[in-house]
Amino acid sequence: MVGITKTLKGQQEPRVILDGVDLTVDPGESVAILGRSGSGKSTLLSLIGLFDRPDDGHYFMDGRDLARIPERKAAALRSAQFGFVFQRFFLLKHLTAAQNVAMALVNGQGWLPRRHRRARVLEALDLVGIAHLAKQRPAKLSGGEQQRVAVARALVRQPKLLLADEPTGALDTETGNLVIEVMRAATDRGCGLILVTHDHAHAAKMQRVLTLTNGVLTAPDQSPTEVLTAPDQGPTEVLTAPGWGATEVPA
Ligand SMILES: Nc1ncnc2c1ncn2[C@@H]1O[C@H](COP(=O)(O)OP(=O)(O)OP(=O)(O)O)[C@@H](O)[C@H]1O
Repeated sequence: MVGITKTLKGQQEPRVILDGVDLTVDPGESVAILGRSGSGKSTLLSLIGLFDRPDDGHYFMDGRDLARIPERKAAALRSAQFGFVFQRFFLLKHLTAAQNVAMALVNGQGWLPRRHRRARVLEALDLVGIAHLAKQRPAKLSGGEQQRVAVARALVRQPKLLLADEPTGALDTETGNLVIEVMRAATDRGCGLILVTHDHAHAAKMQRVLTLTNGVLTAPDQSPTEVLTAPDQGPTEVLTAPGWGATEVPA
């Protein structure tokens, strides 16, 4: 995405939250986003996950600019291309771990065939190391295990990009480390990862660490004005999004 801006209009004066964000995430790349509380990290993640649209700028994926797509198309892309993990686990308490993960496999046409569904669910649970807990309900699971179910649910559709907003906020350090590790491991299979966190140790486990300050993303050794030319990249190369090559971006 390039030149993304967003002004939030609440009850008070409109506030510019994002003021020209440029971000590229390659397939399999992990990126941490740090920033003080209220700096706009969740707002940015909601734009990346197509929960909201920017006021200005471009957001390219698979040859399309998604910056202004209508909600119907956004909803379809959201479930097909993105996996979401939040601070709260949002598990359905009357369903088992496997059933919670399977919920993500409901699509516009209904359920996947049962055989395929089972295989995909078990694979996702196995990926996060809790296949043996498939039949447990959330009340029987620890916080870390519940969050791993949530990560499995996010991964089961094999998303292009995993978006995690403070996924360890409700966990102790050791459990949080485990959750970060299972998400990072997912990038080995080509899934991009954007981790919003306040935890610098978790951020350091990502390939790239960026900070959202005054509405723009900067790398640690960059001043905000330098962000258009990220290290090793020419200005045009920051126009890519997951699955994109810079050459695919319209001039
Ligand atoms: N719907 C909204 N309407 C108006 N203002 C909003 C809205 N959503 C968020 N804000 C404000 O926008 C700013 C950015 O919020 P955001 O949640 O993106 O920050 P954040 O960096 O994720 O914060 P935190 O680290 O505390 O989660 C905050 O000042 C917040 O109060």
